[in-house]
Amino acid sequence: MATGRTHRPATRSRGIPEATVARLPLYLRALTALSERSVPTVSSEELAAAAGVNSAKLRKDFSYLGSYGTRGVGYDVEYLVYQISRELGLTQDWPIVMVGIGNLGAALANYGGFASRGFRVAALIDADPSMVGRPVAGMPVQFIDDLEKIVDENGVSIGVIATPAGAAQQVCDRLVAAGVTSILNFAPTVLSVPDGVDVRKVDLSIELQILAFHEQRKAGEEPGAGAEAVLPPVVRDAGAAAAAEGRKGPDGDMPAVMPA
Ligand SMILES: NC(=O)c1ccc[n+]([C@@H]2O[C@H](COP(=O)([O-])OP(=O)(O)OC[C@H]3O[C@@H](n4cnc5c(N)ncnc54)[C@H](O)[C@@H]3O)[C@@H](O)[C@H]2O)c1
Repeated sequence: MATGRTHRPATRSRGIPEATVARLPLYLRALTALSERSVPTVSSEELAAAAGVNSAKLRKDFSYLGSYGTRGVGYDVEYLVYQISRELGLTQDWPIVMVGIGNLGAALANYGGFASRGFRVAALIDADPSMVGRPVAGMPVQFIDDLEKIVDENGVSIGVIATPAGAAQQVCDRLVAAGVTSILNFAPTVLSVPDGVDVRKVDLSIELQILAFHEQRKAGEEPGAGAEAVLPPVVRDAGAAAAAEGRKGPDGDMPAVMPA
C-alpha cells in the first residue's frame, strides 16, 4: 500500500483475521437464505458448500466468533445470522452518501440490496446543476456544494464515489474532511486517504481481466495445447502469475471488492 494511505494490520481488534472478516458476508448471505426458508440448523459442511468455502476454514472462522455449533445438530441459523451481523456492525443503521449520480451511481442508488442489509442511502450528490432536484430511486439529487452539510446532518460515515476518475480524489478529500471515515470507490483511480480512513475499491474490469487470465490458462491446459504456446509473455512471468493468483479472494473466489 502506498505511503499516506490506510495501513491495517492483518488482524482486526478482538483478534479476528482480515481473511475471516472477508468471509463473514459470504456466510451471512448463505445463512440469510436458510433463514428465509425457515431452516433452523445447518451443518458446517452444508453451510460451507452454500457459502463456497472449505468447511474446516468455516469452523476455524466461527471459532473466532465463539461459535462452535452442536455435535450432531450443527449451527443455529438465526443465532449465527445475529452473531455475524453484530460482528460486521450490521445491527445498526449506516447512512451512506453516493457521489456521482451518472449511469453507475443511479444504478447503485436503485439497488435494493443496500437497505435490506442496513445501509440507508441518506443522499445522492452530483456536481451537475442540471441534475439537482431530479429524482433518482425516489430521492432528489443534491448539489455537491452541500456535501459537508449533508454528511454532518445525517451522521454519515460511509461514502460511495462513482464520479469520473479525475474528480474522485477531490470528492474523497471533501468526504474525509467532512467526517467520512470509510469510502467505497468505483472510480478507476487510487485514492490517498489519511490514517483511520478505510477505502475499498470495486473494479469490475480488473475482475474481467483476471477471468481472462484464467480462461487463457484453461485454454493452455487443454490436451494437446502447450501452455507455453498459448500464454503471452506477461503470463509466463512467474511474478505476474503469482500476482494474479494473489488477487484471489477469501477462499479461492475472486471478489469484486478489494482493499484499495
Ligand atoms: N468499478 C467499476 O466496476 C465501474 C464500472 C462502471 C463505471 N465505473 C466508473 O464509475 C464512474 C462513473 O461511471 P458512469 O458511467 O456512471 O459515468 P457518468 O459520466 O454517467 O456519471 C458520472 C457522474 O459524476 C458526476 N460528477 C462529475 N464530477 C463530479 C464531482 N466533482 N462531484 C460530484 N459529481 C461529479 C457527473 O455529473 C455525472 O453525473 C467512472 O469513474 C467509471 O469509470 C466503474
